[in-house]
Amino acid sequence: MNVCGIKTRSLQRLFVITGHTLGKRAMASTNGSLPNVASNDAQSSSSSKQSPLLKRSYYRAMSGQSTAGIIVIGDEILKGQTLDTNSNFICKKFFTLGVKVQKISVICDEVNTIAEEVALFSEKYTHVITSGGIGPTHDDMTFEGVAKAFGLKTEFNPDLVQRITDWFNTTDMNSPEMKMAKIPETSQLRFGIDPKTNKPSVYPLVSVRNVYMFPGIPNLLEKAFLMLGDIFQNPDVKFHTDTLYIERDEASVASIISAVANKYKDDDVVIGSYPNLTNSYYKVKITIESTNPNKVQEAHKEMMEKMPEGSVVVYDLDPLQSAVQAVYSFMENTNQDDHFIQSVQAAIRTIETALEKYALENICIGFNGGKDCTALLHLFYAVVKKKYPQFDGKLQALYIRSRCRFPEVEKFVQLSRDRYNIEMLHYDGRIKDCMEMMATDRPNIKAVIMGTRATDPYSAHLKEFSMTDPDWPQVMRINPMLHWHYKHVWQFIRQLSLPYCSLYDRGYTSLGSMDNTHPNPLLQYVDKRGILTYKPAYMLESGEHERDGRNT
Ligand SMILES: Cc1cc2nc3c(=O)[nH]c(=O)nc-3n(C[C@H](O)[C@H](O)[C@H](O)COP(=O)(O)OP(=O)(O)OC[C@H]3O[C@@H](n4cnc5c(N)ncnc54)[C@H](O)[C@@H]3O)c2cc1C
Ligand SMILES: NC(=O)C1=CN([C@@H]2O[C@H](COP(=O)(O)OP(=O)(O)OC[C@H]3O[C@@H](n4cnc5c(N)ncnc54)[C@H](O)[C@@H]3O)[C@@H](O)[C@H]2O)C=CC1
Ligand SMILES: [Co+2]
Ligand SMILES: [K+]
Ligand SMILES: [Mg+2]
Repeated sequence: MNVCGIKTRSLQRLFVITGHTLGKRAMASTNGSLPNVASNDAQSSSSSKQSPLLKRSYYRAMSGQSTAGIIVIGDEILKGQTLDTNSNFICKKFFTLGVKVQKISVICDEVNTIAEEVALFSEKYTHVITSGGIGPTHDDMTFEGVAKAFGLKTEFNPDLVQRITDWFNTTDMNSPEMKMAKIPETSQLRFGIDPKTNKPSVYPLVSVRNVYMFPGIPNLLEKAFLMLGDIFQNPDVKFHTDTLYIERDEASVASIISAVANKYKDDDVVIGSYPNLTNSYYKVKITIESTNPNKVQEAHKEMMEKMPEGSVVVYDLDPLQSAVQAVYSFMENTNQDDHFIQSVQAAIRTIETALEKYALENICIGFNGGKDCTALLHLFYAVVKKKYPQFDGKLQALYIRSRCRFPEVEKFVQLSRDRYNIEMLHYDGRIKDCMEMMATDRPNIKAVIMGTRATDPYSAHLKEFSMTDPDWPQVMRINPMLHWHYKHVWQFIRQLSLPYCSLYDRGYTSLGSMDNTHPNPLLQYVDKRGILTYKPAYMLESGEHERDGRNT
């Protein structure tokens, strides 16, 4: 077999398929490139030593597939000082563009290392993305490294020089800024359309051959990719994915997953299995992916049928996205006898009334990470989104931190704040004292929406709208969940796949201070290893015993 011939032909095909217009120069011999680095030259002696593994990616590329490799450049990432988020961003984008990312490499700020990796990646993948190292400092050497990979020189690009002159107000060719204009010869400058100005971007993306050099600053990289990402679009391929969530240990369903994966592997269906030890809803996520949507459907159906009864759970990965639709679907249910439906409808109406009486800036939600206000926050969010679809400001929440709080609660409050885009008003101390402080520095807050239920201590007399007691700072307490039962709260949370504080999965059914709150003894059991364990809070049969784990 003529290895050399195959390589040459497939390489040419590769560049034709992916629309690369390689000039004579780019295809010409790459004198001066690193030793042991394969070049694009058909006559190059290295091609006869080509590993058979390398050939496979050319074949894939030939069959309409477009591949990519990402090189993340930066010492700070290898030292753990910066978490690489850029490769994740690009992987997600490439997936939607029909491009298969085959490798991510993280390397240091070193010219030869960059050159070697770029040369290798450029051979193997349709597109190569580099991230970082294109700034003005001594440790930014991506342009140099990429040039070296191809045996090219770096040179001042007149267009870039002009732009940097204008931007940084300098004509000094030795200035740090000007370094950013010294790029590999034969580079292309690509200008996207800036969505903000509707004009071509001021700063271009530099590319040479199939290598695209992105900045490391995540904002800049993302902006450049959003403007220019379309150049990578593979029109021949669209990936279709289906996801199944399984409520069983991975090992117990592994043989089923493998059987289906095996059956469909020749149909270009790729199946992945991803266990999760902390999710409240599922233990294994199974992804089924193919370029053929019918095959995805077929494999999905087969997987469903083979799984043990009741093991496949309905799980919404992004309940905020569907919040309005999911919450308002309760309003369409006309079952008068279903106490749960009635309770949810009443809560929605109370919040709607609250939004008629109070402007958003006069209202906040009392949020302490508990289950009641977790359900309530979602309801509040959905009703606000429904009433003000254009609103993209922050909802206000009041969080009064108890003396001795669970770190799990603290973490959940923070996650909720970010998830729901909340402005969190924090206070430390006794509730009444904190309310007084709030009255002073937030006089705009006239009403607090609360997750209080009539069965909570001293709450039987409350109405949907009750002013605070006379000896308290005066605000309107709004209680949309007054007539919810314990089990309704869980039914709502679980039905909508809402994230909740992890303590509830460990047997806590009501959360107070860390020094006086314990898991609920009614949920206790001894597991098969003989260890005392607790069932999750939503398994508690009767709400009467909700506070059995609390000393106060
Ligand atoms: C805004 C507000 C006004 C109050 N007004 C009065 C009053 O007029 N008279 C009176 O006797 N008592 C009042 N209280 C105290 C209240 O009655 C309860 O004692 C207190 O909420 C603790 O209730 P719980 O242990 O049942 O906790 P939960 O069941 O967790 O509390 C019920 C709801 O209150 C809100 N909430 C509770 N604790 C906090 C917190 N630390 N930070 C933010 N929100 C929280 C949440 O929305 C929660 O869902 C008020 C409390 C709050 C937060
Ligand atoms: N305006 C523009 O569009 C451009 C501006 N520049 C200039 O260049 C300089 C930055 O060049 P860079 O190549 O970005 O320098 P760089 O490689 O030094 O990275 C800059 C920052 O981004 C972070 N970063 C790098 N890689 C990351 C990753 N994979 N994930 C998450 N964070 C990461 C780094 O920790 C560092 O703080 C700046 O001075 C900027 O103004 C450069 C190119 C384009
Ligand atoms: Co409560
Ligand atoms: K730098
Ligand atoms: Mg760097």
